[in-house]
Amino acid sequence: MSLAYEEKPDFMASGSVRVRVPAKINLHLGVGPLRADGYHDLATVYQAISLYDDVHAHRSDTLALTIDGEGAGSLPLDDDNLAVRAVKALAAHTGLPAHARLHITKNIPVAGGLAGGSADCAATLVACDALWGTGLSRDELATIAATLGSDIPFLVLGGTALGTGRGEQVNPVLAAGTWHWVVGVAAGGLSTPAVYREIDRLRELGTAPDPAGSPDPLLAALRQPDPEVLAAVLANDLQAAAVSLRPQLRTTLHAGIDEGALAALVSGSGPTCLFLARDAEHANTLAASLAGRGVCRTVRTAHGPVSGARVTA
Ligand SMILES: C[C@](O)(CO)[C@H](O)COP(=O)(O)OP(=O)(O)OC[C@H]1O[C@@H](n2ccc(N)nc2=O)[C@H](O)[C@@H]1O
Ligand SMILES: Nc1ncnc2c1ncn2[C@@H]1O[C@H](COP(=O)(O)OP(=O)(O)OP(=O)(O)O)[C@@H](O)[C@H]1O
Repeated sequence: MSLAYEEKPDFMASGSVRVRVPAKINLHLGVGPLRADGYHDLATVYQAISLYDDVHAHRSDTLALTIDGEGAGSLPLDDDNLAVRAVKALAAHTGLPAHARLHITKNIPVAGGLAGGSADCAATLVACDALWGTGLSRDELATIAATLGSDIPFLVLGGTALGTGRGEQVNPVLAAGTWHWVVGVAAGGLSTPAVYREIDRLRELGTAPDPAGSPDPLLAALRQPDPEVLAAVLANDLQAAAVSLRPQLRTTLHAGIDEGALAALVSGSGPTCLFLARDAEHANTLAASLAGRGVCRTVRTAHGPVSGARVTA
């Protein structure tokens, strides 16, 4: 990934920084065999969509975290929280003390396959970089991000990008327009390692569908404006595993197609389901019909691509 260094204003004077960070979806998620290090090689196409968490970082002489919003009560506030790990990793990298008071407002569903924890981690790296005046480039932040989780470098970058390696090597790709999504959030989450274990198990049994293969057709579909063309090439190798662990997802996916979605697929490791709409108006009517079917805990609309973690104030 190569991005130009961005000049940042001096936030040390005001004493606080706000960062807005999007959720991610995978338009193509090709999963290779299990590697010796416990990860899988991926060929994935990420897109950042307009569901956001906000991280507000204040100067402090200790490290403290509070969270409100969707699913806040279920989240750890200690070193298990990826935002706390981000503060410590940036401090270790720069030699500065790991001091910040963080407040996260969650809007991205937890454990939904939308990378909400990764998003908060990316946002905290960007926020503390600005708050402490460390002035690291996006590339340097992405390198630290890769040590904390596979999806995190993409959330620093945003937009639409090809992810390789275990997903941590990201390169921007061209997307011709804006795509409109309906996001069907399920009750409860799915564990990402459990979903990867399940695809390995299904493959060993010989019952997994054919692998998604090359992302090239998807990359070509992104360079033209017709959503029907994109709909035909969306693919997720983890979908069979998520459906195997949560069979109700099959009903949710079928309900979306019945209601007129151009395509339906599981988001990342699930259980959130994504439905592609023709345009913003179609997304609103599709969301209303799906909500009426009662197959999701909540239904939201979103568009993509949008920027990665960005300072807003
Ligand atoms: C499902 C996706 O969201 C698709 O983008 C990601 O692959 C998951 O990325 P993530 O949540 O950042 O995952 P990490 O925190 O790096 O890894 C969590 C666990 O997921 C599994 N994992 C993750 C990434 C990968 N390429 N292969 C894996 O097998 C491993 O069991 C790993 O221990
Ligand atoms: N700031 C955070 N927000 C959400 N989850 C967090 C956070 N920090 C740590 N976690 C832990 O990470 C787990 C997965 O949460 P997350 O919302 O990132 O899942 P996900 O969307 O399925 O992720 P991915 O798509 O990257 O696999 C949660 O169960 C939670 O305990």
